[in-house]
Amino acid sequence: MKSAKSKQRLNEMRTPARSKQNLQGDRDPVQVFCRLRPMQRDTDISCMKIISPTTVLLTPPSTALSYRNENNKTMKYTFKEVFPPETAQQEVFDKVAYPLVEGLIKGKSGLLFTYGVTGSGKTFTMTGEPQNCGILPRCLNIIFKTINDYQAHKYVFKPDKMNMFEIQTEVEAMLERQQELHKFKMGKKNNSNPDLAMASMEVTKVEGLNEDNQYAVFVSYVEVYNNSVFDLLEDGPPVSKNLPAKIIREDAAHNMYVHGVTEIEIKSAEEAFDAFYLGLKRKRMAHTTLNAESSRSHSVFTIRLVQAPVDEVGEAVIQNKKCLTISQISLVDLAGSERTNRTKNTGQRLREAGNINKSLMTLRTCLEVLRENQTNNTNNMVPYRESKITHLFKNFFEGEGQVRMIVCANPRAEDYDETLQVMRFAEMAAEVEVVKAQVNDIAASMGLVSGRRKANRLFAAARDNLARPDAKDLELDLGLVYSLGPDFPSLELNSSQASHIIKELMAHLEMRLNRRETLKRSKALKDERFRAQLIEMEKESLEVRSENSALRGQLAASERRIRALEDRLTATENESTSNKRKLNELTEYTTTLKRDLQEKELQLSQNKLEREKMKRILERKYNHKIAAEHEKAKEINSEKEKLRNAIEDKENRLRIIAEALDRGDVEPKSTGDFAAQTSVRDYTPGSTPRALPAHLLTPFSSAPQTRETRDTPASSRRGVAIANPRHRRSLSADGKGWIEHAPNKLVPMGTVMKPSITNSKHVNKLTTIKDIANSKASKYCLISQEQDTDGELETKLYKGDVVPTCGGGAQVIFNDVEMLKQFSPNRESQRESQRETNRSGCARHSGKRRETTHSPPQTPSNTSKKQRVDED
Ligand SMILES: Nc1ncnc2c1ncn2[C@@H]1O[C@H](COP(=O)(O)OP(=O)(O)OP(=O)(O)O)[C@@H](O)[C@H]1O
Repeated sequence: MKSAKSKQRLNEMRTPARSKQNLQGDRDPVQVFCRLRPMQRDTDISCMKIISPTTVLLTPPSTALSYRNENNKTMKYTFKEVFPPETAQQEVFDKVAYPLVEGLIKGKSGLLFTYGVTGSGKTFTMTGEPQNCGILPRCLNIIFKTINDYQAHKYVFKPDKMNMFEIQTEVEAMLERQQELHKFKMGKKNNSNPDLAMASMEVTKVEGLNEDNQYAVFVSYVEVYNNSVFDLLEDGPPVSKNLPAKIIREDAAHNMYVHGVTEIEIKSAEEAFDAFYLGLKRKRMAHTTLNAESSRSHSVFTIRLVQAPVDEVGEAVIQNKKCLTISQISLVDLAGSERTNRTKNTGQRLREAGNINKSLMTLRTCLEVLRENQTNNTNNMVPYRESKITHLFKNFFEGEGQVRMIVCANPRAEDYDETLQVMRFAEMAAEVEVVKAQVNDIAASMGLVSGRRKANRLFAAARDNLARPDAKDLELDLGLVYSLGPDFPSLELNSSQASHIIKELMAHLEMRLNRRETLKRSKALKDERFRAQLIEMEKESLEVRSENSALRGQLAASERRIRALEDRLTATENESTSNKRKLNELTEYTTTLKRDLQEKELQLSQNKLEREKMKRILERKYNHKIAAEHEKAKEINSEKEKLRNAIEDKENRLRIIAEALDRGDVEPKSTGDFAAQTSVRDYTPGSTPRALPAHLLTPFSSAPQTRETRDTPASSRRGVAIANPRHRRSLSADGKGWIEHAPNKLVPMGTVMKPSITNSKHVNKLTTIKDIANSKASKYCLISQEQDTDGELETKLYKGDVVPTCGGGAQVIFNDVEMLKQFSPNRESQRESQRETNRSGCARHSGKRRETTHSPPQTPSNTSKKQRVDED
């Protein structure tokens, strides 16, 4: 258990051996950086871990081929710096490429290449993407930003096709420019990618530019595909397939170069991008399983900076080839190493992969041999020539320059086996050393002082200023020329008679001494004047300073005021905005209310219209009803009239009968006859009249009746049954429904005169109008019982018709009153005497009552408002 753990820890801590050799001061190791790309999927498992800014751990996953062979070792790899996946392009540029650009400006060459498994981010690091550009565009941008004001005119420096440059005169250069302008007019292709905004990037200048030099930038772009070199900027067909292969040669300075490669002189970053994108279009890319846009070749973009010092007056470039300084940066995007069984490539892709792997292998072998030679001080042949790419790099490793490498890695576990190889290569490359570049200051060796160019510019500016009209009044010192005179005469003493030479020399020296004295005096005078001017200026300066500080105070106060005003303005604006918002809300609210109001008004007017319509309908309806009521009332009145006539007729008849009876013409035959008579007398408007005996219907004689004759029949009717149910009259004989409104405890009358109200609805109290209006009854009878002044029971029946009203209610039109009285037998005698007294006035009424033992029912009949009292 213990051994397994300690073994694991040991493996983790095991770092590949580094060269123990002390680096000499004139050599630099190849600087190797590592950049991890972000994982594509969340499900990917990482096999790499950054444990410090310079170290990563590589742990083999169980799926790796080398899992068993390597004994499950976790390896630690150290780099100059490790960039985690989230590192920005700018940071990578600043740390890796910026020092190379600095070197380039100072005349030192550099090589930067990206190395890694396919799809690990080499092209992303070197070229980048639109809006997120990589090292190459950033290099171009910063170079042009730095040298912009110090560029030589185009074609002053001209490639000589042998990797060197010629210097042309201004006239020659101008002629070539004119020719180019002519060509340009004939048609120039624009290759730049409009999506890219690299030129607009914010960049800072590189420090250390020699301002006394003139500069020119040349770019070339080649690709090494299937171990052949192709010029990507060559004029010709746009597809690189048809381009002729180039050969690699060694120039006079033992530098390797692509013979006949197109070198374009570039004057701005935009032009450089143009050239770059022309080449990029031709570069061989293909879709593979592991990368949608996989580079199938190694590409080398070279930026050469040519610089030459300006002459002593700081105007033109010194026309001497030896004065040229040529430095270059080669940016190499290597094709990705790939395991063919993983990529599943076939045919052309497989051949490409084979060549890519072979050239990378050669690179690796070269570096290994180089390292061995450096470490062991041996001189084994480095097989540069085995591959074009190593052949081209030869001068970087054997000559002078900085070499930097970015190892790109995809940390996912699937790439482990290839990543392991890449890490081993990186580890080995970091042990190779390159000789430091030395820079000679050519101008200094020629005795040229620095600042010439600046002085020349200032002089030109001053000369221009003198031509300005406002410079007329300037006081110019055009006096003494501060020189001690002409050069010394020849001092060579070549004969013994050369005393004149000594004399000449003495005279020259005296003249110089005199001149020196004059100059001294002039200088002292000028010094004095200058001092006075200085004092004056100092005074002025003091005044200006105090004025300035006062103005500053004022300015500060004004600024404070402005700030306060701005604050107020902001607050007011805010308030105004909020008020506007409120106003808008209120306006909206008002609009809503107005709309509601309009709707309501519309609704109201509609309702009003409907009501008026309804009113008109109801008016029409009620007018009809009223007319009908009038008709009905008329009918009723005529009916009443008829009835009254009939009653009067009957009364007349009855009177005739009574008179006849009094006279003794008619003898009552039985109680039944009497009942028939009674029945006739009992006729009420609501009941059906019963037939009278035929002899009673004969016209009565018109003989006058006496009181005696009228009294006689009364005595003869004594003993007639008063409570025979057969003779009970009915108020509902007309078949209409009645509302019988009577108290609950009516005193039973038990006489034939008591009305029998069938088909009736009994109510003892009228609580609502519905009791009358909603019932089907068309007749109404109100029954009341009370004692009269004699203490007799008096029953009154008020009868009427129920008539519906237009408002939905009902009204009762009373048209009859019946009054029934019952007399107590023991009070008969008192009444008898009273009747006796009244007999003279009303014999017909009292006669019957005296003879009745039971109080006979009164059957008063009243039509409408007239009360009809029974003659009894
Ligand atoms: N650091 C990174 N950040 C974001 N995306 C990245 C990064 N590195 C790589 N990529 C993305 O991964 C993909 C593959 O990258 P790239 O083409 O640069 O790989 P490569 O190493 O050049 O592959 P090949 O060798 O096949 O040409 C690209 O879509 C790229 O945008």
